[in-house]
Parts: sequence; structure tokens; C-alpha cells
Amino acid sequence: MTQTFLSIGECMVEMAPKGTGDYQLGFAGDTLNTAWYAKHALGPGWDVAYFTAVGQDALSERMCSFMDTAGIRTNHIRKLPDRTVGLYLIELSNGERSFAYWRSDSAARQLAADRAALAKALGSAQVIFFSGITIAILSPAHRLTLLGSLSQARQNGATIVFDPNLRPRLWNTPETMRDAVIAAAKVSDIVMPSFDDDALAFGDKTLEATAQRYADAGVPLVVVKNGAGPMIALDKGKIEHFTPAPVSEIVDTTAAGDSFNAGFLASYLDSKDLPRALAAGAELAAKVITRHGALVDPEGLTSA
Ligand SMILES: Nc1ncnc2c1ncn2[C@@H]1O[C@H](COP(=O)(O)OP(=O)(O)O)[C@@H](O)[C@H]1O
Ligand SMILES: O=C(O)C(=O)C[C@H](O)[C@H](O)COP(=O)(O)O
Repeated sequence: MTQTFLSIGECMVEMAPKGTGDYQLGFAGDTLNTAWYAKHALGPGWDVAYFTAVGQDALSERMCSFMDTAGIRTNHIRKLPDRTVGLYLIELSNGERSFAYWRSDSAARQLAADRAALAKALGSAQVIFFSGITIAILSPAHRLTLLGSLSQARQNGATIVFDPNLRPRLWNTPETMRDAVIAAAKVSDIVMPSFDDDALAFGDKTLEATAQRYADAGVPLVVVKNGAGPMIALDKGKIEHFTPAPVSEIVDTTAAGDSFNAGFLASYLDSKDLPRALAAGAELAAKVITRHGALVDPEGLTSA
């Protein structure tokens, strides 16, 4: 039977520097990036779907067509008459990325406004992926709706995966961000933080401290990403260490974490072999950071 990997969040218009002074228009967003790479990495027994809200304008249609062409299912996506999609621009300094956003009134902020549509989308999936950005863009009431629906889906047997992907700028206060991230971890089976973000937000001194904080919230498997450095996974009390192979000629680290998530999950969901899955995540991320923009074709290694 075909299984479904559903990713939930915001896809934006992306302006990615090409290295020539020009920008390439694309579509991206952390959860869409993970869906894109999951589509490449998961085996034929899997469908990949995306859940968000978009507008009914030409740009929103183009975004959905982009996903359709990539083989990502769009049938649950909400289409709102009075909104459009957000936009972000990548700024690069020695290959390390930062972002400028125009997304404060984007359609995706309404993704949890229709409880029935949300429940229908979640009910169609065996694995559900969401991030700290997914919850950051929602009103407090809609955030509760989403977490409640995820909890229900989990009780019905779905595996829930959460990447905290901390973006302090999207939150009113650091405390609200921290509380929401822990609440999201509590409904999750796998949490995949990035150490530099979590250390800054929570004051963690070590990767072990980051992993333990989520384990204390009840998360069975925590995978702590750490850029080029040694990383760890904490699997029901047991620590696994892994060091990614060095990557030369890093061009743009956008979506390193998102592609790592996809490579890791595709391998782990299939094999439950943690060392193998960590290596698969790092191998995919290593390819992605040698190209511009969030989405590259991992086969041909061209920007999408
Ligand atoms: N400079 C790098 N060299 C080698 N691998 C890297 C590098 N940067 C990122 N990666 C790979 O990408 C993964 C995620 O990177 P990280 O920077 O921790 O995530 P994020 O992009 O979410 O901040 C790492 O675990 C590693 O496998
Ligand atoms: O910030 C957002 O809202 C985005 O979604 C923009 C980016 O595409 C991802 O955030 C990249 O994520 P990293 O894997 O951490 O590089």
C-alpha cells in the first residue's frame, strides 16, 4: 500500500542570488524544501503531499503548478480569494545565508483556519512533517488547532516529525517562541533541531543539552544538526554520534537543514537504522549546499 508523507507550512516566492548580481525567482520555504527533497529520496511506495493556504491569483496558481510538476500532491491546499503568497530574498555572506521577508499577511497564515480541511489533510497521511515556521505564522488560536489536530493524527497512528527551525523575528517574544516549540515537541515522535539556533534561543551549552531538553518533553527520537560539526541523535536514552564529511566549495547553505531532514527521514522510515539515516541526511545536504537557492535537483545538481 502507498504511504503518504505530508508536509505542512508556508511556501513563498524565493529570490535567490545567482552569484552574478542577478536574482532567480523560485518557490521555497522550509517545509516545502523538505517535501521536495523527500520526493527525491523516498522510495516508490511513498506519495509526498503539501498542505498550506495560497491565494487564487496567478502567482499562487504558478506555485501550485510548480509543486504539481515536482510530483508533490497539492489536492488538500486551501485557496483563499482575498490573499496571496509571501516572498523572501536570500542574502549571502561567504556562502552563509540570511533572509529578508515580505510575508506578514500571506495566505499561509490561514492554513489552520478551517479545522475540517486540516483534519482531512492530516487524516490522509502516515508521516506528517511541520516546523517552527509553520507554527510561528499562525495566530495563537490556530496554533492550538494545529497542535490538537496533530495530536489526534498521532493517536490515530501517524508519525509526527517536527523541525523547530527557529526564526525569532517571526515571534512576538522569545518566551512565546520557546513555549510554542516545546508544545509542538510534545505532540511529536521525531524532533530535528539545529544546534546553533537552539543554543541561542534556549541557552543550551552542548548538543546533549539540546537533545535532552526535547527528550524531557517526551520526544522518543531527537536528531541535533550542527552545520559542518559533529552531530548527535538521542534515541530513547541512547546517544548516537555522527560527523558529516567535509564539503568543499560551499555556495549557499540555504535548505541544508531541510534537505538533511528529508535524506534522514527517507532512510530512517525505511530502515530504522540510525547511523545509516544520519549519513543519508548529510550526503543529501552536502549536495544541496554546493548550489544556489533552496531547491536543487539532487540528481543533476542544478538549481530548480
Ligand atoms: N559547512 C558544512 N559542511 C558540511 N556539511 C554541512 C555544512 N553545513 C551544513 N551541513 C550539513 O547540513 C546539515 C544541516 O545543517 P545545519 O546548518 O545544522 O542546519 P540549518 O540549515 O537548519 O541551520 C548538517 O547536519 C550537515 O550534514
Ligand atoms: O525562513 C523561512 O521561512 C524559509 O522557509 C526560508 C528557507 O527556505 C528555509 O528556512 C531554509 O531553511 P534552512 O534549512 O534552515 O536553511
